[in-house]
Amino acid sequence: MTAHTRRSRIAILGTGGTIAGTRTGTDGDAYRPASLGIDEIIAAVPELDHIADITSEQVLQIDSANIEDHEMLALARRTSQLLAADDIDAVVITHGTDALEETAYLLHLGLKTTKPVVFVGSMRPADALSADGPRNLVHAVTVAASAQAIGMGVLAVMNDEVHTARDVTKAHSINVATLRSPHGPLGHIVNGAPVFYRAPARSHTYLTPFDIDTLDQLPKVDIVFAHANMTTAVIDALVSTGTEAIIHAGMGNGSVAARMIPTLTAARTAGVHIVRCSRIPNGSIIRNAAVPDDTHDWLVADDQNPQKARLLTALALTRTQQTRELQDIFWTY
Ligand SMILES: NC(=O)CC[C@H](N)C(=O)O
Repeated sequence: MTAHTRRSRIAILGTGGTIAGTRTGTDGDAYRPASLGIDEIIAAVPELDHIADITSEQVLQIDSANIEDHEMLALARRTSQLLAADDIDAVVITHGTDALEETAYLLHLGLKTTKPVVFVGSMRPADALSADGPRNLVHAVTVAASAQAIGMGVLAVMNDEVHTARDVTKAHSINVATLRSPHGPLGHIVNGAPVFYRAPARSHTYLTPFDIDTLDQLPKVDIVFAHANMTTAVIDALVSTGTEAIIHAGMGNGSVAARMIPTLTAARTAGVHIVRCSRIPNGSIIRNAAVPDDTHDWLVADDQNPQKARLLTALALTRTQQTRELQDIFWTY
C-alpha cells in the first residue's frame, strides 16, 4: 500500500439524479430526483472529511433520463479542465443511474487524463429509509482517492462494487444492486477500502484519439430496436432527419430481419453507416455471421450495448468515415 504524504484533493460535481432526490410522500418509494444541491448532499455525509479535501460544483441538476449530448460534453469539458489543474487529484461525479453508463462511457473514451474519475449514483432518494447514496458517495470518494484507481479510466461505484465505464450498465429498474458489468466488476469495497482484482483490457482516456475538449456536439447517431413484426418506417424517418449512423439492436447475434435489408441497404447507399449490435445484454457480434457485413459495408459493435455503441460510433465519426477504420475502432475500445 502506498503511503500518502498528503490528503487527496477531490472535486465532486453534482448533476442530479436520485442521489439528489427527496421523497414526495411519507408512504412508498415515490420521489423527485434532482431536488438537493451537491453541497447539501456533501454536508449530509461528514465521513467525507476523513477521506479527502473536497471541493464541489453543481454542473447540471437533472433527471439523467433527460440528458442530451451537449450536456454530457459540457460535463466532460468541465471535468477535463478541473483535472488539468495541479490542485485537483481526482473528480467524483454524482449522476442519475438511468444514463450513468452513457455519460461515464463518453468520458472514459474522451478524457485525456490518468487521474481517477468516479461516477456514483443511488437507487433510493436521500431521505429514504436505508438510503444508499451516502454510503455510495463515501465509497466513490475512497476509490477516487486511491492510488490504485490511477490510470484505470472512468469508474462507476455503487453497492460496494467498482465497475469500468466501458462495461457497466443499469440492470435493475429499482434494486440497489443495479450496476452490472457483463464481464464482472473490477473490484469491491471491502472494510472501507477498494480492492481491485483486474484492470480494463481495452484502451481508454489518454490512450484514445478522441478529443472531447474540442466538441460541443456529437454526430447524430440513432438506435432502432428489433422485434417481431418490425417495420422499415423508423429507418426511413431517421434517414430523412439526417442521421449519420443507425445502431440496429438486433435479436440474438445481431440478426436483421430479411424485410429490413433493402431499406438498410438504401440507407447505407445514402451514406448512413449501419452498426449491428444486439438487444441481448451479453455476448459479442460475429462479423459476417448472421448477415454478410462485408457485402453490405456494415459494422458490428463487438460486445457493446446499443446505447454504448451509439456513443462510440459518434466519437468514431469525428475521426473517420471509412468502414474499415470504424470497425477497427470497435475492436480497439
Ligand atoms: N436511480 C436513479 O438515479 C434514477 C433516477 C432518475 N431517473 C435519473 O436517472 O436521474
